[in-house]
Amino acid sequence: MANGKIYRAACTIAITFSLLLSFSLMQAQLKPSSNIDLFDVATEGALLILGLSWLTMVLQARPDGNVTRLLIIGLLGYSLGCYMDLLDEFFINSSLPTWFSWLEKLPTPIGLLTLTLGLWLWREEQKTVNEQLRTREQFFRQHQLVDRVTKIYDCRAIRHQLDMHIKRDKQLGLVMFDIDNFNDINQQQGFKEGDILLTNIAQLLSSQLRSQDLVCRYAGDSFIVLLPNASNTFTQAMAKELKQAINQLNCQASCAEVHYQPQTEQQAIEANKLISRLNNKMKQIKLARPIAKAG
Ligand SMILES: Nc1nc2c(ncn2[C@@H]2O[C@H](COP(=O)(O)OP(=O)(O)OP(=O)(O)O)[C@@H](O)[C@H]2O)c(=O)[nH]1
Repeated sequence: MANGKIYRAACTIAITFSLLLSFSLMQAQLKPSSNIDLFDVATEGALLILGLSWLTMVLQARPDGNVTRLLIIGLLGYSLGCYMDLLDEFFINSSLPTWFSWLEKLPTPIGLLTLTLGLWLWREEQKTVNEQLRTREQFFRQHQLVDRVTKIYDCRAIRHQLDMHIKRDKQLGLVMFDIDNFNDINQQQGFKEGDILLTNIAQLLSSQLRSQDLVCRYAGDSFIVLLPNASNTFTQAMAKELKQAINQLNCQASCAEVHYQPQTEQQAIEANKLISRLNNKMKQIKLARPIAKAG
């Protein structure tokens, strides 16, 4: 999600470099077509396409951060090297500017070195995330803090996790979703369909979160998402995005969020108090809804 900015920056850099390169080669002499080695063109073209596809995959799969930036710089360097290699297949070497043959040698090794550093840090980061997930999973399964219908965590799990994060004195965001008129859905489509909708919402929310976030079914038709280390702006953006995602399941949800910043609180807060703030906000939002139907 946070990759939008990086994606735009990466595309701008790549396009600018490619245009500058292509432009500076306008004075160079093209090889006669009989001298172009098609096999070299195909292999170097394939390497360029592979580099760009890895770049796209990284941008889609990774959250914003230093490791992602290293991977992007590495892959951009590698792709630029491949592009220059490909270009020089079409031009007579002696007509190319001298800087080109110098510059041509640089992007690939620098790119590959940066990529290697990025991959190494990614491995370290993944080890930590896996360890955290394993510990959390074990705790919840052992204590059976899992909701029977949706198979995600229940409200006791989120309280436990929330308490842990509050103790660490880190900011966090809490977002609550409450399905609108869920009673009507149960009445019109049956309780079983209602269960399926709850499960789909649970899966949808789980799939949209970062690895450190947690979603639980809080009560009948309401869910809470815990976003550790999240700023207020990030919490609001996530809330908006998840609400839109729920709308795609053909139902509406009311959404309330609270942000916890330890430094701004008068005294340490408990998980229950934070959840009750969230509940109160949700009640106000529900009360402020326009009356949809009459009679
Ligand atoms: N299918 C299904 N329904 C449930 C479950 N638990 C609670 N419910 C239903 O969820 C509904 C919650 O109703 P309300 O709290 O009035 O919520 P609502 O109809 O969404 O009304 P608003 O929140 O004001 O829009 C009730 O009809 C409960 O029977 C469950 O596990 N499965």
